[in-house]
Amino acid sequence: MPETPAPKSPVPGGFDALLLLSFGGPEGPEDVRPFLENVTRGRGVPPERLDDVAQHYLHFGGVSPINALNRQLIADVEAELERQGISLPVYFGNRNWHPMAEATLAQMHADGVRSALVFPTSAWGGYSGCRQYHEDIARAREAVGADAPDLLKLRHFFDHPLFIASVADALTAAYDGLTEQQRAGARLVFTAHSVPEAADRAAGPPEEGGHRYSRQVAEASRLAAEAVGVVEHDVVWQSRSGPPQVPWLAPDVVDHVEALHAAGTTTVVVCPVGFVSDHLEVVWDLDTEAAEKAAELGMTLVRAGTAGPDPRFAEMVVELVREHTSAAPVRRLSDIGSAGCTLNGVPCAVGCCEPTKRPVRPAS
Ligand SMILES: CC1=C(CCC(=O)O)c2cc3nc(cc4[nH]c(cc5[nH]c(cc1n2)c(C)c5CCC(=O)O)c(CCC(=O)O)c4C)C(CCC(=O)O)=C3C
Ligand SMILES: [Fe+2]
Repeated sequence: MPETPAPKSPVPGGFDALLLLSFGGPEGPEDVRPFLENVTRGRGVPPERLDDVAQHYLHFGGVSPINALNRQLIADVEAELERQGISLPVYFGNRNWHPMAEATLAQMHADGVRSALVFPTSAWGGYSGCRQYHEDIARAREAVGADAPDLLKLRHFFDHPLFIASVADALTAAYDGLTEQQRAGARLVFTAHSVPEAADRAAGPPEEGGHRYSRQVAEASRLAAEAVGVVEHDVVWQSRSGPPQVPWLAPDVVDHVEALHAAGTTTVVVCPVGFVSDHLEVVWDLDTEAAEKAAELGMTLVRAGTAGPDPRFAEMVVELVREHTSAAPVRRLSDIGSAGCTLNGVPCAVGCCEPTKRPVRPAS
């Protein structure tokens, strides 16, 4: 009797695919509403905020750049795998828009994939940055059924030397666009996605004391600033949603630009360290809102690129893979808690990054 065929492209360590798992974004005006409903289901985001955000997407023709950027990242990772002689097919799945993780995992199963590594496009711990991706993994496996492929999520990469190098390269390019005089007085400002303060308090295993997300963001910012020889910098937040009475991480980047102006700063370099690619929250909140505020105040604002397109970022993804396939050393630049690596959507630790209670909207 013929044996079961070996999985396609087996690699040492037994993984036969890599899944890039991301957020997803609309690809046309008619996608915008259903996409936003997927994102905010059960999360207590007020409808007024959704109307606002829908306008941001419609301003760009209803197309978020995120899916195209992820497809480019996949092409870069495929090229890097090939360069290193590693044969591993790469799949693409999302939480909130097509290709949805459930459909991709069904395809992987049909292709004979038995176990895969998962690269999430978030460097961070926390509910939104880590645990929700575990939930996506568990949901996709449940949808596929009993013999769904095993999925091992790769770890947080906020302090990986190749991530920091990619952020630093983008910063150097931004500084290169300034005159010497502008450079001398420029304030370096890092931004990441705001989350409710309660979510940040719940980030990490309880014994660590919380705030794993904001501490990782601060540490990645410090490392990137250090890599370009700038000591003074700020860490601020962007893209908050939720009802105004719920506290979120602050200050907001636009408010911060105003505060810097009031303090006499004339030039700002903004680095979206919190995001892997120039997706909608970057091009709207930074390139539109923060840029307009700076222009109104007569300030110079340059926005650094994101880490994703840097060749060293794809190299990092492959190195994270090799931690599991060829015992590559786990390279890190900090000792802040890093986790995220579990099988089949199991949380990183008991009580780690528990979802916090969402405000329920009163019936009207
Ligand atoms: C920590 C974090 C990351 C970084 C980690 C990671 O990258 O995963 C991130 C990424 C992203 N967030 C994105 C878009 C949105 N986030 C929203 C809402 C929310 N994000 C939150 C947090 C985060 N978000 C939270 C706590 C909410 C409130 C609702 C909830 O508790 O879930 C909403 C709803 C409308 C609004 O209120 O803005 C949208 C449309 C896009 C895609 C952009 C595109 O389409 O190009 C990306 C990459
Ligand atoms: Fe978000």
